[in-house]
Amino acid sequence: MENLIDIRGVTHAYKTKHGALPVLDNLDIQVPQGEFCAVVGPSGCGKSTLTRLVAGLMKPDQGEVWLHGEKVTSPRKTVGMAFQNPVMLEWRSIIDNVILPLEIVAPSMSKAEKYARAEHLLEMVGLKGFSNKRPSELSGGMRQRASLCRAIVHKPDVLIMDEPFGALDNFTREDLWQTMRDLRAAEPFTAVLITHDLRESVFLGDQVIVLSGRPAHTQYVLDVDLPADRTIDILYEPKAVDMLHLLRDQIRIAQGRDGEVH
Ligand SMILES: Nc1ncnc2c1ncn2[C@@H]1O[C@H](COP(=O)(O)OP(=O)(O)OP(=O)(O)O)[C@@H](O)[C@H]1O
Repeated sequence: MENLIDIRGVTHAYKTKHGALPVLDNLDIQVPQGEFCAVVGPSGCGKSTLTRLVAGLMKPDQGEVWLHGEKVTSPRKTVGMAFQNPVMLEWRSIIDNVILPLEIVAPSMSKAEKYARAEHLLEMVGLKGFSNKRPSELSGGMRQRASLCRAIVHKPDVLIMDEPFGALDNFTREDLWQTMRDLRAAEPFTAVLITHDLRESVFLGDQVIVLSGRPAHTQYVLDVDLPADRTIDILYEPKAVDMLHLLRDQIRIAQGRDGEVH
């Protein structure tokens, strides 16, 4: 299978007033077309920096980022992004927020077509009937659902998510995981998900990449060999529990606390 995302030997340091801060060190990540890649790692190891590089918002000091066989050298329109705190324009209705990427990527598409596409997605994520509400009229979970619709409305090559469910309570978060699973089945996309939640990484990922402490390299790659139509219950089954233990151990190593008693 073609690697839709190919990160080769990426090394990057931020220039700060105290000197260079090395953040990524010879990082390699490959994500085949249609796969969901979850990235976990210690706090501050460089996960968000990685998303900026994939989206073309920054250039690495060394190494290359390739998307769909093209070297990323500038911001890409064919990337969808979702963050922990979705930025929604309060003066626009939910549906007008969702169609924003289409206004940029598909200016010739008729308004009726844009609305039809957005309505379809909003219905899929359980927001039928909320299209004309303002963002502040929705709960945090509902706004995040709308933000996921906005991130994929233009059928991006790759969906990049940085802790999108991080601010939600546990039950809402699990609901959103299932929504994400269903969206993916209906609208296949390639995804990179940054998360601090190991259960989330196993539930959603085809592979989980554990980054080392800063400067980050790929420390471990877990192949999540579970069925695509997994339910939350699977997280309590021995195979998934073993994966969670293994990831926990890897995070401990990444934090430099191998062998410590907790
Ligand atoms: N624009 C910047 N200029 C200077 N330093 C930066 C910049 N952006 C991030 N950093 C620093 O680089 C390091 C990595 O940041 P990054 O946000 O990529 O890590 P992260 O793994 O996403 O963190 P967290 O897990 O806490 O969300 C941090 O020490 C951060 O303070």
